[in-house]
Amino acid sequence: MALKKKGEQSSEDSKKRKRVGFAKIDAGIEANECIKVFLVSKKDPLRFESVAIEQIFGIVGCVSESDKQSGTMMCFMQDKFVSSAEEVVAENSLCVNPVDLNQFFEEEGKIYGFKDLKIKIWLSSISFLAYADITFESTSDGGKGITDLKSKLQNIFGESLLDNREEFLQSFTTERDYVGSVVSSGEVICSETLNTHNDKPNTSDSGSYTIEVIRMELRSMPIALLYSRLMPLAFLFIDGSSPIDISDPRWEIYLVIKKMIDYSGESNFCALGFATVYRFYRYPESWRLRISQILVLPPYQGQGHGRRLLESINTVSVSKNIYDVTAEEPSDYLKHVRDCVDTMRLLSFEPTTPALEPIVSQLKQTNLSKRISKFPLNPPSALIESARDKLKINKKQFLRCWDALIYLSLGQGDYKSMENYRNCVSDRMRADVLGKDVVGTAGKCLIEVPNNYDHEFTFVVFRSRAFEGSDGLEKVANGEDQASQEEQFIRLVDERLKEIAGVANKVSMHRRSCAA
Ligand SMILES: CC(=O)SCCNC(=O)CCNC(=O)[C@H](O)C(C)(C)COP(=O)(O)OP(=O)(O)OC[C@H]1O[C@@H](n2cnc3c(N)ncnc32)[C@H](O)[C@@H]1OP(=O)(O)O
Repeated sequence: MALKKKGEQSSEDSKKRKRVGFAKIDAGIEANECIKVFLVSKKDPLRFESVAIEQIFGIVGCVSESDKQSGTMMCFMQDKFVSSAEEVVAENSLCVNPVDLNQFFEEEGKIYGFKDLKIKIWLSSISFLAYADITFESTSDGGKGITDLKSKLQNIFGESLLDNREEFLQSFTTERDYVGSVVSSGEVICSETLNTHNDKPNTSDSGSYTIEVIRMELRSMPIALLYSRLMPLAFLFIDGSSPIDISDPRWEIYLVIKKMIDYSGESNFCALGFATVYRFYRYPESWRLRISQILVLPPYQGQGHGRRLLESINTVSVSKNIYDVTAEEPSDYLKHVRDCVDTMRLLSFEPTTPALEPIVSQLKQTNLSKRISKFPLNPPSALIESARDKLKINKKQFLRCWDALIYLSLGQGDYKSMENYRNCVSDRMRADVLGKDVVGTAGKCLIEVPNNYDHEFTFVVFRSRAFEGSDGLEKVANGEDQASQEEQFIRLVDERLKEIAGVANKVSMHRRSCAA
């Protein structure tokens, strides 16, 4: 090879050098873009494209020759017949959307070193074991290395991620009774027999199934193992979920189980959702229950199972005379479901109606838009205490439901009382958010922030430097800042009123359907 002196490069060489110097660094692909998760309830048997199988080989594990050749197998998912895994994707009925897969991959949630990467995670809703089907055209280190997919997926799925496709397929048979055998020693908290066709309480024996909520302490071995298989689901579907220490004896789990008798007369058990609950000591001799994770599997959401879980936790808390029940960082939808459940309970709680009457009649009579002193919506403290004592509803949760109870009692057609109600909610929030002295708020800024508690609203109020002179004295807020602060505040009030109306409407619909 001839050595070239400095300054003697041909123009061709310098072009090459430029190309090398500016070679594109691998931009990676976001995990959310290339990973799809499927919940599979039946094998019968599950077919994977042969090309995928070739490529899984060596990454996730080994597959047998017969599996590679089983290209004509058929696949059933959620009782729908489909002829190939690709069609399963197209059917999309059980393709579920995790909250955010990027969070499991460092470097902005990206995977590096793969061309045309596609990852399908098959999750068995029978055994909660998982299998990864990985396909790609080629791998190369484009400056960011080649992501170790196996270890990344194991970080999510742990032991429940199987290397062996055959073992995964077999689990549909070998683990058919897995859930049933684990929950057989649990305590049945609620049981409801429904009709297969319309999900209404069953009136005849045919076409029925039973939904049970079963409570178990997490420390015992078979249930601890089941939970370790369910934990990845919590990671995938609950925003910000973190593992819990199941060796702590104060953890318990509530499982929603569907029990069906199949054509051969055998019972089938299927887990549809779960909630983990921690028992906290409360001085001097009481306990509080805190809902840590609650998940209904995506195909079964919106069918009343979340409500059943919450009601079962409430039943246990009342029967064991727990101090109260709280929830850890509840999502907006969980807050909504919980508000519906507790508002219903409070409606049939005898002391509620007489306590509501004076407030509702004031709201109906007074024109509060011209108010001089503020009219409070506050419930009597004796009622808060009695709801805590008898229903185990904690104060913060009670106040959320109280708003819905007043709204329900007003009747939506009554414009004047609704306007009064809106003003009262707004006054209360203004006092909560900006401090009691509404006039002296110049310089206070309001920002929304995430938090670790289940506050109705999460914000920080601080005094902006823009309002302080060099002498540290407060200056008058300029009109623009005040206007934007007011705008933010009105938005918060509107959001809260929308939440209240959503709960009130659901509850009144539910009452009407119960009465019919
Ligand atoms: C502490 C934490 O874990 S926070 C994270 C919470 N979990 C998640 O976000 C994971 C993903 N989501 C889920 O798993 C579920 O959607 C859950 C657990 C939040 C709720 O469970 P679901 O089974 O979906 O709710 P469920 O079917 O019981 O309730 C659905 C509807 O019935 C309504 N409802 C429930 N009980 C009642 C009642 N007693 N009266 C009237 N309406 C009711 C709800 O308000 C809701 O109404 P909508 O039509 O406005 O949505």
